[in-house]
Order: sequence, then C-alpha cells, then structure tokens
Amino acid sequence: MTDPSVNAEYDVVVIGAGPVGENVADRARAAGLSTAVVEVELIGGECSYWACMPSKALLRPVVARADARRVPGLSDAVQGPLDTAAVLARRDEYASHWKDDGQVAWLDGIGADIYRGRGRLTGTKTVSVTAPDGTEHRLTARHAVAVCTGSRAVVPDLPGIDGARPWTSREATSAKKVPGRLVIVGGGVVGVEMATVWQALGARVTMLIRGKGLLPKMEPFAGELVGQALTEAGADIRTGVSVAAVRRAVPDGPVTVELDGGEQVEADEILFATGRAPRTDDLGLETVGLEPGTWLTVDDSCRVDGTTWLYAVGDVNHRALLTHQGKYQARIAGAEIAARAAGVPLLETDRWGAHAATADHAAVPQVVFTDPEAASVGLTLAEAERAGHRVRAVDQDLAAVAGSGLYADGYRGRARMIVDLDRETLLGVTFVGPGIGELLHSATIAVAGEVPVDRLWHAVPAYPTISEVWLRLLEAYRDA
Ligand SMILES: Cc1cc2nc3c(=O)[nH]c(=O)nc-3n(C[C@H](O)[C@H](O)[C@H](O)COP(=O)(O)OP(=O)(O)OC[C@H]3O[C@@H](n4cnc5c(N)ncnc54)[C@H](O)[C@@H]3O)c2cc1C
Ligand SMILES: NC(=O)c1ccc[n+]([C@@H]2O[C@H](COP(=O)([O-])OP(=O)(O)OC[C@H]3O[C@@H](n4cnc5c(N)ncnc54)[C@H](O)[C@@H]3O)[C@@H](O)[C@H]2O)c1
Repeated sequence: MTDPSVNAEYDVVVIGAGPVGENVADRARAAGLSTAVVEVELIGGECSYWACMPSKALLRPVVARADARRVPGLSDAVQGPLDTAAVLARRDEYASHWKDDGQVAWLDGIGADIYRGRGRLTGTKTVSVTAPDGTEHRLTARHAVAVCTGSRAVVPDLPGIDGARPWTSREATSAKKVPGRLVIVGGGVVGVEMATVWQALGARVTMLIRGKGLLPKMEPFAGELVGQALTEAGADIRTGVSVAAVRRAVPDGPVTVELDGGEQVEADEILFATGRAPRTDDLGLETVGLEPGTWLTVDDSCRVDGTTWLYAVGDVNHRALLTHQGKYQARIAGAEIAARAAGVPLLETDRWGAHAATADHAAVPQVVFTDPEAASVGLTLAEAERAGHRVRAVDQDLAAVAGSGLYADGYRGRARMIVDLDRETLLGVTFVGPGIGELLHSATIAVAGEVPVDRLWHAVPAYPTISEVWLRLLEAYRDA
C-alpha cells in the first residue's frame, strides 16, 4: 500500500470505500486519473460484511433445503435440521471474517491510494482525513470529490431503547448464535429475509408490522406469498401493530416489547428492520453549504445539485438502496468525471445516455432471497397508475408453467407484467416463486430495452423452464 502523505493532491477523492466508492475509484483509475480513497471502517463497506454477502450466505442453505424438500426422491434426505455451525461458518467465510485484506489488495491493484480514517469535506474540493492515530491528512481534488458514505440502520427512538440492546441489520447478519425467540420490527426486505433465516435456524420469530402486510414496496401478492410461507414455517406475523416501548430489565435477560394496544411480547432479541438513514452527519457538509444528516440530492449523473465538482453516489443519494444500482451509478458518475476531466465538450446526459443513470427511474431490479423468492423490476401497477400511465396488468399463475411443476411439487408462485398501452412496451415485471431470482434479468432487459411486446413474441423461452411464464403472459395479454 502507498504511504499516504499529510498533504496531497489527486484528480479524484472518494470518501467511503463500499462497493460504490470502489467502483467510482475503478472508473477514475481506468481513465488514468490519480485517485485517493478514504475509509473509516472496512474497505468493502456494509454490503461485504453486514448486508448482501452475509445475508445471502445465511439464506442460501435455507432456500436450497426448502427447494429440495419439494422434490420427491430427495425430500426424505433433507427433513433434518440445518447444521447451524456449518451455516454460520460459511457465512463467516463470505463475510471474509470481517477482514478487508482482499479488498485492500484489489484497490492497490488498480493503483488507488488508501487513506484510513474519517473523511470530512472542508470546503470546495478539499477533504480532511482523521486517521486512527490522530494524524490529519489534507487532500485536494483537482476534478471531483465523490461522497459514497452509504447508509446506516434507523432505530426508532422508543422509551427503553437505550438499555434494550436492539439488533440492527449488522447484528442480524453477524450473530454467532441463534436466539430462542426473535422479535422483528418492520416487514421490508431486511425484515422478511432475516425472518426467513432465523426461523429456519430454530428461532421462534415474531414479526411486528405496523402496516397491512409484508414487502409494501412490491406488488401486493409478493408480501402475501412470502408471508404465507413464513407463517407455514412457524413465524408469527402480526400486522397493524406498533411498538410503544421496549425494556430489558437485566443485561442478559429477555427483552419485553410493549405494543401500542398495551399487549406485551417477550423475546431474547429484538431486530429493528425499520429502514436506513444517510451517513452524512459528520461529513463537513456545512462547509460546502449543505445540511448535515440529509440524503444528498443529485442529478442523473450523480452530481450534487448546485455544485460542479461534488458527486454523491450509492445509498447516500437515496435513489435506489441496492448494491448493483449503486455500482451502476458509480460507472455513470465515473464516466462523467473522466469526460469532464478530459474536457469532452458534450456530455451524454440524455435519457439512456452514457452519463445519465436513467435506469434508476425506469428499471431498478431487486431480488428478495426468501422462500419463495420475490423479484421485481420497474413499476408496480399502483406506481404506474400514480405516474399517470395508461396500463394493463397481466397476471399469470406460475404453477401453470411446465418448468415450475418440474422444479417443485406443489409449486406456488405468480407473475405480473405491466404493459404501457400507449407504447406497447413493459413498465414493470414481478415474479414470486421458488427459483425465479435468475429469471429477473430477462425482465430487466425487456423493461430497460423498451422491447416492444410484438418483438417479445420472438424471444422464445426454452422448454421446459420456468421462463415459459413469458409465453403465458404474452398469450394472456393477446387473448384478453
Ligand atoms: C441486511 C442487508 C442486506 C442487503 N442485501 C442486499 C442485496 O442482497 N442486494 C443488494 O443489491 N443490496 C443489498 N443491500 C443494500 C446494500 O447493502 C447497499 O445498497 C450497499 O451497501 C450500498 O453501497 P454503498 O457503497 O453506497 O454504501 P456502504 O456499503 O454503506 O459503504 C459506505 C462506506 O463508506 C464508509 N464511510 C462512511 N462515512 C465515512 C467517512 N466520513 N469517511 C470515510 N468513510 C466513510 C463506511 O464505513 C462504508 O465502508 C442490503 C442491505 C442490508 C442492510
Ligand atoms: N435482497 C435485497 O435486495 C435487499 C436485502 C436487504 C436490504 N436491502 C435494501 O436495504 C434497504 C433497507 O431495508 P429495510 O428492510 O431496512 O428497509 P425498508 O424501507 O425496505 O423497510 C422498512 C420497513 O419498516 C417499516 N418501519 C419503519 N419505521 C418503523 C417503525 N418505527 N415501526 C414499525 N415499522 C417501521 C416501514 O414501513 C417499512 O416497511 C432497502 O432499501 C433494501 O432495498 C435489499
């Protein structure tokens, strides 16, 4: 690793080395720009150590067992419990044992300089870094500063919360033992994925949902099918309830959760899966006229509104809190930084241009890795109608597809495509069912490519795969 000097000038300074900061640095280096990367915790960010990687490593055996249990001839062999120690050990491997040597080597390999410590803006194009030993580095950026500081879990400010030692997504993805009873507050993606894991590993899970159901940002049938499966797995899902207070009387004792109706629920751990807040509170935003603690508003190239040199990329701009989408933004922002540094006279900022993260508005894909999986891209029916599109929703029972029946006995699943009736292209697609995660990219291509429905007829799905749902959806649209 380079020995970072106290005062240094770079073409680009990146604050935050999560997946997004790493990709901004990669694009800047690929364009020959000197680049400093500042990181206060582990290079690799939330995704590598407390989010995507450990959560998916925990979910994989749960989903694989569920799939195997639906195949006669195999199911008898997989009726036993999961090997918890092996599941957690594999999770630890995928979280690189919470060490970042591999990612440090990768950043070194692309020729970026690493500064360990907290980065703060100190004015236009200047950043200070407070190293763990107290050394203060002052970095100046010739072209751009990219803020890629991500987000943190929000825990509501409830009576008793300080002494209750609640879990956030960090503890839920890195816990070393299975709690006997786990209360999960919130029914978004973190809530359902972590309920799936810990229920399967032996915890008795109670989900406390203040709204009507699970996965409220997806089509309603996604939350219904995932909720049905979680209930069958033994989880207790309570909707329309709010937490009024929490109390852990003794540090190693149980936690008591008081609901707004006065009812109490006792558990060993409580997970708040109640959304995210931007990591911008101690970032020096006030030195450049921005408000600390806020999400950073950007244009489609991820440049912060009202600036010519400051970029905010990934979770911190609140456009789409997903690793792949943040990395997409990083490729777009990196390309624009490079083009501006090279003095390219005309940037490609039109819709779907090289310097416009258009997919953030039109085609964000997401897979929820539960059993069944839920996957969507683009708009839901409700979102399309709210946006004023003239649309038709076409639904298909996934169980009616030959490939689904072969995949699993008793297959349960559903698909929906939203057709823009004026353009005859797709605005959104949702699949829910076992084994559909890998199907999503076909829908992403259809939506982002604005492929006409007439042309989709010529994209023939192989027989007998679950992909044949495309044929059934097109037939249902044609014959309605
Ligand atoms: C439990 C869970 C599971 C998830 N699963 C998925 C999934 O399966 N697929 C998916 O696409 N997304 C998933 N996500 C979302 C994904 O984790 C985020 O979208 C992604 O991590 C955002 O990347 P980022 O680089 O913007 O931020 P982060 O990964 O949060 O990285 C930001 C980095 O900046 C550093 N930093 C912050 N402030 C400073 C500072 N002042 N100075 C220096 N460094 C600083 C942080 O230490 C961190 O390393 C999941 C999230 C959670 C919580
Ligand atoms: N597989 C994946 O792609 C994946 C997995 C996990 C997380 N993520 C990303 O991480 C982000 C964070 O996930 P999340 O589940 O924490 O957030 P979320 O916004 O998806 O869900 C949070 C839920 O908590 C509820 N809530 C908020 N405050 C509450 C309160 N005080 N009491 C009760 N309920 C409350 C909200 O109504 C919401 O339904 C998401 O944007 C998601 O995209 C992605």
